[in-house]
Amino acid sequence: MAQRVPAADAGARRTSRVRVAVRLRPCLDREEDRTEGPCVRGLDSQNLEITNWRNATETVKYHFDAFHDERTTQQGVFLSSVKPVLPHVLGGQNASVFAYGPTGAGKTHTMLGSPDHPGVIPRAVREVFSQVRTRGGEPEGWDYSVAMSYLEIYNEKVLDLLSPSAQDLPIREDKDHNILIPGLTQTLLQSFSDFDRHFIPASLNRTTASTKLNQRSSRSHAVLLIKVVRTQRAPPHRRQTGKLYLVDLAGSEDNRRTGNQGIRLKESGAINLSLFTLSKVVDALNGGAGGRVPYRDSKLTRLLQDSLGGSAHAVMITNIAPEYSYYFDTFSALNFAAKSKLIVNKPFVRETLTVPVPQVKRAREGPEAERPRKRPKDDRKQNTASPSAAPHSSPSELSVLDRLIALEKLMMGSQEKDRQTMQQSRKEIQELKERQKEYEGKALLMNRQTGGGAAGETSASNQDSLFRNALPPLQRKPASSATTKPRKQQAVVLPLQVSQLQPLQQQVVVVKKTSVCTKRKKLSEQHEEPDGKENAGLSSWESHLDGSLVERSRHKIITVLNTGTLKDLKGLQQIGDKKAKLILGWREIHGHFTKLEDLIQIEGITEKRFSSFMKANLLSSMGK
Ligand SMILES: Nc1ncnc2c1ncn2[C@@H]1O[C@H](COP(=O)(O)OP(=O)(O)OP(=O)(O)O)[C@@H](O)[C@H]1O
Repeated sequence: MAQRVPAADAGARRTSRVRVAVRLRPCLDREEDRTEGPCVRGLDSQNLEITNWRNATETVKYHFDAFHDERTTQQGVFLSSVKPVLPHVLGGQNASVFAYGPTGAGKTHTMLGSPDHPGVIPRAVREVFSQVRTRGGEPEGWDYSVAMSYLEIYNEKVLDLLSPSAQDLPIREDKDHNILIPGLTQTLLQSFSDFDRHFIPASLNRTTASTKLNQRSSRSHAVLLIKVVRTQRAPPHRRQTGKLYLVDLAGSEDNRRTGNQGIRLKESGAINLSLFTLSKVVDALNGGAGGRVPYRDSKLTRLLQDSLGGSAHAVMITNIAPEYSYYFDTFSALNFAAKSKLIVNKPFVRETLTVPVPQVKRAREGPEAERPRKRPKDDRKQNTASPSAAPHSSPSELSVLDRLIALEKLMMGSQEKDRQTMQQSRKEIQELKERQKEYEGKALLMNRQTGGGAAGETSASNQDSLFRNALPPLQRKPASSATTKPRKQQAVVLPLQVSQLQPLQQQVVVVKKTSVCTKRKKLSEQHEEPDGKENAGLSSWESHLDGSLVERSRHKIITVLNTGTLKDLKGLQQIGDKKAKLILGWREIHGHFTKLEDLIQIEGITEKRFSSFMKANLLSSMGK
């Protein structure tokens, strides 16, 4: 019977942290990207910094297991981040390497590469064969066999890339918590050239398409599974199975930028949803034991269950791009990578004894386990076993996807609706202006009565000297023509607050006045309070109001934003039907608004509009 044996190479340490590497790709050949300079840069082989959009005078520093700058070769990435995990696979443990990051940031380049610059996948497989040859030659050793499977997760369907068909394969878990895909083709390999022969045509089966951001954008998550089974030549003929997952994730997408519509938009909804679930899984794992980890909420996380907080040695290569147009995606990807670093896996060896071989139902190990249409009993049981384990394609999951897609469509097609409601809106705006004047008058009166003073000056950070580095400040140069604005964030990971980042060894670095994100800079300079608390949207008029009243009103507004229904949201000043829906959509993707200023991340809410929104709503809620 299959059993778990503590990993011999783990020693006293039975856990393995997810190793996180970040790879920065070179600037692509667009004129304005080149002239603007990068928004992120490496400091050394483990540290990097990115300009902070919340305060343009600062940069945020990150520390990872490895940082590969734009000059790092494919060989360099492989040797430092991937090769070290391969011996575990030959020793019967699971390992996974996955490339994460926004669309166009270089995931496929890293994993697959090109004939001239082969990536992690061909290099890893070649290395597996090389190690098998070396170890297989040892006289008292083991016999090895290597097999491959290759699949993609496209629109939440698991599709076999070695035997393409439209059949959505099920994902199962056996009683030893091995993740299995019954029906998935498994091809035995004798050599690397054997692998090449099967892999190259299968890669062409992967779903790709041209988007505005990437001519050959991966529309699916591709998972290559290399299974190494080794059997001891001498008694007791132990047999161990190690699996290596090599995963090229589809990129998180902002559809206002990709220009996706129709089928591309639907694909994008599925991609973003699965990456959002990945983010939730990471959050749940970081939250400690006890809480439910939502592995089953997407096929991707179900498949990676072994690799995240499970039994594998995992390496995540986060790909990022240097251009300002990628700024928010880069920031999100770095924050996601930083929290993934905290996950601890528990590797073990999967071992069976091959002698004696009883004629009983064998554990679902080895090639037999994944034969087509043999549905293991445990799997059937598993679907009903735990009440907390939701069936995979639950209606709620589908409705979330539908809602996401509908919201994205709404964003794309909102212009028509706008035209229809324009007259109505004009009338409302007029009424609002009058009401606002009235409230401003009230506020001035209150100010005279309370004798309120002016807002304090911006405080200087005492961290300046602590984190100053020798490099010149990260500076955005003016772009030659149409400057690329950092996109508003729509990626799946909510940026952490700077204060949250610090325990992760990330520090805010104050650099000398930079000209990056000029719009943001104006905002932060204008609104930063003496205690350093961000307070975008506050104007001098607000500082004249009673502080506790303001605080209470802000609390009321954020409560409506976080818990309000569509109707409640529309009850806020300056929030119409479209914005209310966008707010609901944002909540769906990102969770709660941690502060009112997060509203700037909503489509169409500029800093100016936010400021006017705050004015109208603060005064309105005080007037009630
Ligand atoms: N390190 C690098 N050196 C040179 N070119 C690179 C590098 N990384 C990426 N590129 C180029 O950038 C472009 C986009 O890269 P790639 O297709 O790998 O992105 P991706 O993250 O896989 O995108 P998607 O999620 O849309 O599939 C490609 O033309 C690729 O060749």
